[in-house]
Amino acid sequence: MNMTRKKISIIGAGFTGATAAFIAAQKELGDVVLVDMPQSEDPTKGKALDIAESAPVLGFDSKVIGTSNYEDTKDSDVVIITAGIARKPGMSRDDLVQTNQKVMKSVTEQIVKYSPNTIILVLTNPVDAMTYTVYKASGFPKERVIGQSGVLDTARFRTFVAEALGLSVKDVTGFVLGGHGDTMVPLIRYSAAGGVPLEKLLSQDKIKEIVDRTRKGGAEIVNLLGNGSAYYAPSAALIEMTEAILKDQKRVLPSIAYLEGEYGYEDIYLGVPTVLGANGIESIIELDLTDDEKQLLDESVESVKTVRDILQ
Ligand SMILES: NC(=O)c1ccc[n+]([C@@H]2O[C@H](COP(=O)([O-])OP(=O)(O)OC[C@H]3O[C@@H](n4cnc5c(N)ncnc54)[C@H](O)[C@@H]3O)[C@@H](O)[C@H]2O)c1
Ligand SMILES: O=C(O)C[C@H](O)C(=O)O
Repeated sequence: MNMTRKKISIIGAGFTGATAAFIAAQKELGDVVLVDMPQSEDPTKGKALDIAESAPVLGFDSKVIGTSNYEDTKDSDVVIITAGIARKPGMSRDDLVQTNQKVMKSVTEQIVKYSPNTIILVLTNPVDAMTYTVYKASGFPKERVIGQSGVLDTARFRTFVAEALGLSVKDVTGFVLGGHGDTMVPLIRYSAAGGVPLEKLLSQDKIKEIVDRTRKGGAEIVNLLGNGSAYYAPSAALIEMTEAILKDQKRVLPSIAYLEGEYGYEDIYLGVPTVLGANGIESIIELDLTDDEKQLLDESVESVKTVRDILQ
């Protein structure tokens, strides 16, 4: 691989990992190393080769390889973790905690060994707790361990709002705070279409319906798919965050960040607005919240803490 180019390693070559590899390669963000377990090495190589063979048609120069050997991830600029199990209909994300916690510990050890200076992006669920696990297992500074939920949850919210208004998704903005679960907090006061506050454009009933659908957005896809969870939008979200870091864009995006007093919370990974750049999370933006919004965020924190507190 050409070492002057950026390198993105993706651990877990399932639905989200392979889709993220495809988007990252197409956007020429860097060369991509797709990693899975030794028993899945051939399918992993197959997915990487298939993506590589789309390059002449789509016109990109990124190299893509599949492997189970962590030496191939050496000196990655960004490592994305999607390894582990996904939920099935009837399960909550929190049901995955025992299995995925073990996976986080083992993959983090390998990531740190070969890329001690990298920035880690965690997708695996329950993602607030899994990001906390990776932070503790890596020994990395907090700004270099980041979880993905808010870009996806906000994208869902923006999709539903644009659909309700018959407007372009590009002109709808929003912010979803809190844990990646049914208690997430879409902030209506900070949401707009073409700069016009949402509350002027939609009835309270319609807004409530959109908030409920956003909160249950993951389960809606799980129920439709029947055997697995969402992967196109989650992968797009991961790659938006990866691009912000690799290109030092200073994007204002929601990330799962380690809080040390921000919003009044300590020792917890939670979805908040952040600035993403070359150093990872470069700052956390503290929005003014009303009493009602703060109460909703408190409830979300309680639910994230319940999972965090059973981590070993
Ligand atoms: N945070 C979010 O917004 C979000 C969104 C979508 C999915 N997810 C989560 O991401 C995870 C992956 O989802 P998916 O749809 O890609 O699942 P998937 O089952 O398609 O892929 C997971 C992959 O991880 C691999 N794996 C398991 N243990 C491993 C290990 N120790 N080392 C390397 N690879 C290992 C599996 O072999 C599999 O290929 C799930 O936990 C899911 O809930 C989170
Ligand atoms: O819902 C899931 O289990 C996967 C993911 O967290 C999602 O929101 O799509």
